[in-house]
Amino acid sequence: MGSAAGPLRVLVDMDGVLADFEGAVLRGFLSRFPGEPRVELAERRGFSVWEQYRCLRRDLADKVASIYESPGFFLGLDPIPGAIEAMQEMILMQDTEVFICTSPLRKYEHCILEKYKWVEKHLGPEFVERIILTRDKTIVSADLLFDDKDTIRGVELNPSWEHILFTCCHNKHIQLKPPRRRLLSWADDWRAIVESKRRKAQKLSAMNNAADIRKKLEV
Ligand SMILES: Nc1ncnc2c1ncn2[C@H]1C[C@H](O)[C@@H](COP(=O)(O)O)O1
Ligand SMILES: [Mg+2]
Repeated sequence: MGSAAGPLRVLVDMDGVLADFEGAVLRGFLSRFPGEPRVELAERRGFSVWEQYRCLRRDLADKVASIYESPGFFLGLDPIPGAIEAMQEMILMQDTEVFICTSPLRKYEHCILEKYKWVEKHLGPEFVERIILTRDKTIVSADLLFDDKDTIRGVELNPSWEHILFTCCHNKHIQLKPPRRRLLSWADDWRAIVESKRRKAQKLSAMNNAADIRKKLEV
């Protein structure tokens, strides 16, 4: 939607929002390294699971990375409760464009193909058309981004979207400064967030149109 009135564009992240990355990491770690210390989901702090395991013990970082770099990891992720139903409803909303915006791992061998397969398996081919794969989400133009990463940085210092922090084990302790908003889960009122953003964008567009008309009349 941006400055001109048009459909509201919504980006939805994958890991931690649609697909349960954290649950699968812990289960995989437990089964492959049963004797090693681990970080329970209730103890997770900070986006990077690699960093927290490294703090626990240096060599555990590579061990935990070996879980999510394994073939089959991304395809085997469970959907986050309510995510599939929310996406299916969102894509049918009038004047709304929905895209999945996800970052591949640097070690992308299995991750990229499996993300596509996951979307096809759980959401169907129409959503495969809607995948945006990028290491920099700030350059993607949209109105909203639902994402579990607390801080999203990139080359664009003022991204067009409003970041709605999706609650995940690693970010639930973070106190957001107003006007930042959270979605606690897909059972929370995501529709109200979408509609409030739509109203705001429509208001902004009407104000811009009025300013344009005033400028033309002044000439
Ligand atoms: N919590 C995480 N720790 C480490 N790596 C993660 C975490 N969540 C996702 N990832 C990986 C998997 C993805 O390939 C990229 C970025 O994910 P995104 O959800 O698009 O920010 O990092
Ligand atoms: Mg994520």
